Amino acid sequence: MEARAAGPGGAGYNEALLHKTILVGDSGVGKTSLLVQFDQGKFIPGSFSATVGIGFTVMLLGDSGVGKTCFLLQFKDGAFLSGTFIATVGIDFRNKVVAVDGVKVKLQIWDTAGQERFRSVTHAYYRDAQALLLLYDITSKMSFDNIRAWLTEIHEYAQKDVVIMLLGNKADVSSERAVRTEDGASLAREYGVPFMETSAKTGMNVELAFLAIAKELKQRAMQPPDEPRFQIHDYIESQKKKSGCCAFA
Ligand SMILES: Nc1nc2c(ncn2[C@@H]2O[C@H](COP(=O)(O)OP(=O)(O)OP(=O)(O)O)[C@@H](O)[C@H]2O)c(=O)[nH]1
Repeated sequence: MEARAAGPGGAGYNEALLHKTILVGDSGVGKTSLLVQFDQGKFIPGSFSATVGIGFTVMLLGDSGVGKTCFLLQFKDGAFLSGTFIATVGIDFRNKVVAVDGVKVKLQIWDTAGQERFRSVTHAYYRDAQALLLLYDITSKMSFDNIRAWLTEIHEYAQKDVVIMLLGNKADVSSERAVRTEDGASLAREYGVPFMETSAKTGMNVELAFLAIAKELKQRAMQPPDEPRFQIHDYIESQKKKSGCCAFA
């Protein structure tokens, strides 16, 4: 198994010499601080978010091959990684700062391996995540059928109030569609989570997914109690409608 071209910082190394180190341990032991030290060369007391306004950890979950890594790279670099599919090994991470209503929100995004054999590694990270993007591939019925098992796992390992969003990726491949948009929407309704179809290839709804998560997390952290709550479902629906090309159920 080859490791994907990713360490903190991303490209610029010889893939043949790439080694991956996976940090495993209880919540709070310092896994994230260690990575931040490695990535930025400094220790940030309190939390990794101290450098900018606020910061959150978002995790990408879903079967192997649904497009998690491509989804992250599209958001981070605006590029699509086509061609050979190299499965992620263990966990990888990228940071991106987004502006939400004038406040900088740093998202630390964990890209997890979808393959079953890495499952025990990814379990160790669930509790550190404030938000989970759960992806299936609209051309793979199996990846959709497995969403219920993913949600069971999430309920077992993640924080109780974690923000979850269901995403039907590869929406650009309509000729091979195996999961109807209504079925994705109805499963999401059943679990009370927001839903949209996305494409890591064209970038459709990729930024919207992260932005909606950032807005929800920011409002939870900073919103004065007397102000009306941000409604993530309404926000997504209104934004989806705005982009004529990408409106889904
Ligand atoms: N057409 C199309 N292809 C995609 C899209 N997203 C990913 N792919 C392709 O799907 C394959 C798998 O993508 P990855 O991003 O590596 O999948 P993953 O979910 O990270 O897989 P694991 O790392 O094994 O968990 C690659 O060949 C991608 O080029 C998309 O939105 N549209």
